[in-house]
Amino acid sequence: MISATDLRLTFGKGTPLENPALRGMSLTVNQGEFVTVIGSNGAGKSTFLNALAGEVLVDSGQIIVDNQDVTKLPTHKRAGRVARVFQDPLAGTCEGLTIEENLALAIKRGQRRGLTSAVKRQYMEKFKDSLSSLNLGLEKRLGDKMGLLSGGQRQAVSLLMASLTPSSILLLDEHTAALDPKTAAFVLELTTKIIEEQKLTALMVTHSMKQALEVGSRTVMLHQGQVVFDIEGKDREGLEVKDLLGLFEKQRGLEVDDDSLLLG
Ligand SMILES: Nc1ncnc2c1ncn2[C@@H]1O[C@H](COP(=O)(O)OP(=O)(O)OP(=O)(O)O)[C@@H](O)[C@H]1O
Repeated sequence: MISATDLRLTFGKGTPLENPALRGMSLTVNQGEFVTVIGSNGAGKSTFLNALAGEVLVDSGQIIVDNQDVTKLPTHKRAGRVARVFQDPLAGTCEGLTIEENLALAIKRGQRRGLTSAVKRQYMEKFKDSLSSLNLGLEKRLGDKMGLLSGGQRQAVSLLMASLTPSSILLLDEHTAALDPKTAAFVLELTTKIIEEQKLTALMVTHSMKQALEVGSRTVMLHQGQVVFDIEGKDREGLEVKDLLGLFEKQRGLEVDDDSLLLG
């Protein structure tokens, strides 16, 4: 469960470049909920995810993850609770390490101790099983360097890495945006499968309103560092991109000026 209350964060405070990125951002996401997050450029989507992950600390407000106040905790102290997949397929994995080594690092996320050889053998089986489920033949390539994989294969492995250990929340930051349409569709399908099977609590930022409505059970739109609408259940069923646009314009009296939201 995530509970973010009245988050405020200004970059470059007191300088000519002062930029209030979060301006009273509040959102509660229940256990097992899959929320898609949209908003035009600069709306504060990545900053919100960074705040949840501890990459940036908010100026004020409170972040609770599974009943623990993590507001002031740095990233490494949240690592056991927060898993993340980034837009750049290179960002979530170490290209110089093998697939196996990357998976081993992921399974140790948030733990201090090393793995004994018995545990390593046990994990090898788990890695092979998980990789087989991707149907990409990667279970036969455990010794290959991550850098040899395509962007889609890497994102698939990143998703596996993010879900190998039970974390409280999964944050997906436009994780299909750098992929070609076919690969993006595959990674999105895999995302939905992993989230549903493992009943993960997930937030997925996307630039595509269409994608935001296709997956998950709830969609929130950010604008100027706040939630401008939050839609789920019957209100969300059957909604189309034009309806979302209408909602946004009604709420803010503004037109969406970010083409990628409409075209994506
Ligand atoms: N590290 C930083 N230093 C200064 N300003 C920042 C920093 N990170 C983000 N910003 C600014 O904060 C605002 C929100 O940025 P953010 O990246 O969260 O938006 P976004 O909704 O993710 O946009 P996009 O869709 O373009 O990725 C923007 O005006 C951005 O320029």
